[in-house]
Amino acid sequence: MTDLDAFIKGLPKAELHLHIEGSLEPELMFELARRNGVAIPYASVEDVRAAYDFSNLQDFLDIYYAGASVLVTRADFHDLAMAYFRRAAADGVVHAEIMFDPQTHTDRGIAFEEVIEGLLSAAEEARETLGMSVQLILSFLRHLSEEEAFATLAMAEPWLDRITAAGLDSSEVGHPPVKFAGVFAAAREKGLKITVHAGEEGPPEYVYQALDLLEVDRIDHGNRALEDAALTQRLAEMGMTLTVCPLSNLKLCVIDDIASHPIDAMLKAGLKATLNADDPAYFGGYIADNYRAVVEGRGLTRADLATLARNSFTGSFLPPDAVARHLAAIDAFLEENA
Ligand code: HPA
Ligand SMILES: [Zn+2]
Repeated sequence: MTDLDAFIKGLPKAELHLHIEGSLEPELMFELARRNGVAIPYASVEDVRAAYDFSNLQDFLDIYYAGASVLVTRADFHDLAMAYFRRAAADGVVHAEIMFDPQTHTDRGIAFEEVIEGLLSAAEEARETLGMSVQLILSFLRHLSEEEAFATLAMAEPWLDRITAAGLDSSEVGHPPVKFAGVFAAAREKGLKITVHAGEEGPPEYVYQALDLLEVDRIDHGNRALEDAALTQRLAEMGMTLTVCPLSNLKLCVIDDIASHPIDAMLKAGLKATLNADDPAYFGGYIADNYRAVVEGRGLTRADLATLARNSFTGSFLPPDAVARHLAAIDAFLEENA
């Protein structure tokens, strides 16, 4: 392990943008397909990996939803999440706010209870065995209707005390935040935080809608806000956290190469950027790989990485005392590794 890897893995951090279904590694996909007798269109792990060649978000989503078909029982969701928690802990993640897409499963006849109880039991095991705090973000699929999002929110009712936030993901272009203004108002009424994908492929207007119509607590991705100077300044001044995913942006061709990622421009503009893996099994890297990519690709310094790690806690949905504890742990780590 290089000095840089040791620094990155030792630096305490939170992961705020991670689709738990996007952490389904091909090996586990095969094991669950066998366990559940689900046919998948791949002959080997190598075939699966060879299929992970995307030129845009939709290419990825088509394969991502097919991959999720092997997830059937609460034990499957537990095993999926625990595999991610162990992998994240090895990258220095001490707090994870994970997104899950209930409709991907309920629309296949899997009960909402199977999904949520599997994730909750894994969160408990991560707390006990890894010392990791976990929060859940229930994401609505934006290529479906607001009415279907309301139905999903209703299914979640018995577990809302154990769900921290509502999110919005899937195909962005053509499905602007305004389409879901009603269900996010209802989610906020129920005490949920709000964080939505905006400005990944969608225009700056989608980021404005997320701010003004959904009154978000966080923006997922947010890259295209940089096309609008006034919006960039507004986001910086309000301290809005952006959950940026460099390797996702590269793999989905949001950028041509990591050397052109705007992460340093974001920091220079005063934006509260964080680094995240998004869908690590599909995008070829977990959170530490994203930290390393911005050092190698954009020349970010260890001080920059510390800023990104601090942002991951101040932009998290943790209570202030927990945030303070994690910031102090970063300071102690930097002291020891000065
Ligand atoms: N963007 C939109 N929807 C998604 C993503 C993403 O990166 N990952 C899983 N669903
Ligand atoms: Zn995402």
